[in-house]
Amino acid sequence: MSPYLAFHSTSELYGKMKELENLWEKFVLTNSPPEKLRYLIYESWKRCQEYEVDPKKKQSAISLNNDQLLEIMNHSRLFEAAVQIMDDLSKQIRGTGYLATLCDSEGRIIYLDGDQKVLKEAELMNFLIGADWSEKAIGTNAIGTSLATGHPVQIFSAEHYCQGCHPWICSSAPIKDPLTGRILGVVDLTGLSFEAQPHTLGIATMTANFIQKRYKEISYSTLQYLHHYFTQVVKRKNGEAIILFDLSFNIINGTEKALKLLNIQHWQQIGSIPGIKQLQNFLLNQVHICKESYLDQLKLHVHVEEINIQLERIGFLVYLQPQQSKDIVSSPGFCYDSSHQKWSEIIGQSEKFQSTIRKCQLVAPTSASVLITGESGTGKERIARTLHQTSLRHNSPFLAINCGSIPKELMASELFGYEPGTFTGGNSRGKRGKFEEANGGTLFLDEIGEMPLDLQVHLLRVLQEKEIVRLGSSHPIPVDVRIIAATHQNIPKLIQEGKFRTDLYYRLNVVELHIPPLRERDHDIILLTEHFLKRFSTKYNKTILSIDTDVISFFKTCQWPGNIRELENTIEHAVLFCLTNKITLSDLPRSLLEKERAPLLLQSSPNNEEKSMIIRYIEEANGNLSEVARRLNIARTTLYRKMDKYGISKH
Ligand SMILES: Nc1ncnc2c1ncn2[C@@H]1O[C@H](COP(=O)(O)OP(=O)(O)OP(=O)(O)O)[C@@H](O)[C@H]1O
Repeated sequence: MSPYLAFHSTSELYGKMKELENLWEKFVLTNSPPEKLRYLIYESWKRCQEYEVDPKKKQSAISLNNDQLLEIMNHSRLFEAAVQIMDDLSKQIRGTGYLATLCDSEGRIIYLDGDQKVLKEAELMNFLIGADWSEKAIGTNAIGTSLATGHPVQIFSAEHYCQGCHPWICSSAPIKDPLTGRILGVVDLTGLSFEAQPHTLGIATMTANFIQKRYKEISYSTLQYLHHYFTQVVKRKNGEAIILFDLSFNIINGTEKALKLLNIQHWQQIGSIPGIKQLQNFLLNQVHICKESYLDQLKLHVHVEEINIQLERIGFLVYLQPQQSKDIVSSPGFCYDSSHQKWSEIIGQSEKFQSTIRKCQLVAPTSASVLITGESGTGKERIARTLHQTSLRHNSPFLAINCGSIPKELMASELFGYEPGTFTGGNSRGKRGKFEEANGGTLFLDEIGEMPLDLQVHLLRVLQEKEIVRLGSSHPIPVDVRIIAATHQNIPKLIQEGKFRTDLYYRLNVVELHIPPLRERDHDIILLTEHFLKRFSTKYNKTILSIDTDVISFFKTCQWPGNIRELENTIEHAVLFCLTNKITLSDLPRSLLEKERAPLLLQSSPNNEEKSMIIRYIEEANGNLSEVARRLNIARTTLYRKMDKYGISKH
């Protein structure tokens, strides 16, 4: 028996195939140890027997569904490090009759490229993306055997344990985490046996080395960040049972309390806990829709917080609790997602709005500062509240402060508080500011564009240092507050005008969420109308069953400068004044009808009527064309165009 990892000659390939076929048959039929078989192959065959793999098997099984594959492609660091290198490798081997694959640490194919003709043939044995090529799934093969041994290996023809793979030769090299030595996955090159080349294994090994190097570069900085993040959290949540996972579900760190709960002495022992796989599966499959679960094998309730850098997920914090809280149903693996429900209460299906909501859901669990932009009444505060309610801070306060409505002189003391005796007439015991009151929670700074410049400097300091100093004191107080700011103004323009600090803008605008105005959310107008109709019918105890189609058409043409708030008020008014069970145009507030009437009339008027209406308006406004355009609710340029068309002069 020879210990070689690869074939060293391409001569006599057919003879070698025949010889191996005989050895395989003898082993499968009589179980006798085959002479002349490479030792590592014999070891692997024995493992396959233990796993009770069927030697007559023709195909492997697909074990990753599309969602799981997408999850891996979007979030696996191995995939991130490897994809460019694998693309290059695929280009290099084009036309050589080979396929290039990347597999994860369980032998599942997550990248596959190469000759189309060969691909078609390989499909017969399910050599496909998502398929499981571990030894347990499909016997001795380069992917599975290199994972099992931790070495590069070439498997030729009937060295494969399963008959379906006998026409093939495959060469694989493991990719190891340079920091921990753990196997992350495998690079593989597969072709038909009569195309066998010993140097294919060299190419696979070199490719694996490149990927390892790239992986190291990426993971080192991420790891540092994860450790730093963990230390910060543990400082705040002293005494809690917390485990830190990286994106590949490896445990990076954990608290003493977590060790105790899991009943182990060192983190190296974690792999021996049966329930840990259940937790890792939960992280892989559920976590994007559900943050809480009761894991029956661990007998623990877990709460998961994702760790992100600029919306990119890099790890997880898992909080363990020995008993599930009362409001969680105790069936095993039960998963509830109040956050999902909270977001579904926000009405709006238009694509623009939904894309904002998707961004919200990603950013909610993080502590990143958020700047919400959008016209008045579009729902900025509503979104800010939901961001808070669906964050880990939801048990701590959400405080809103409108920077536009507080007198400038009072704003500093409102935000930062003051010591006793600072102001004549102030509270003799001093006062906590909003930052202290919101500690652990979220502070919503509405109309941030109205904040005076001198206060902007203080706010920036608080965001940077994470501590405040009360007025009249020099003693800093640490605060942990997430800031969500909102504005209807154009902040870059304010910066140009010298009214807003650039550095504060960048601090606040880690994530910008823009809420589109109602007039750009055509279908949402109907959804919101129905929603408010239900709400106010219940509130005023009325049985209003429907709304006239004229009203809906009218709503769709309205400009809604006050957005959702204006629509909400309109429906409330209509419900109050409606005397039948159907809302019609006559139930709407007159102010709205008048404001929107002019352009509507213009749209529906025959030319003559439109012409005389414009003349009448010009006369009434004494030739003030800006006033005419405003009253007709059309742009001035449109008015000029129409005057030109009808030959109307200003006089
Ligand atoms: N998507 C939505 N679904 C249901 N109701 C909504 C939605 N968005 C906003 N609202 C409701 O519309 C009203 C206005 O929302 P909100 O106060 O959040 O707007 P805003 O943008 O903060 O306004 P402003 O700029 O004037 O401060 C509130 O009553 C809110 O509950």
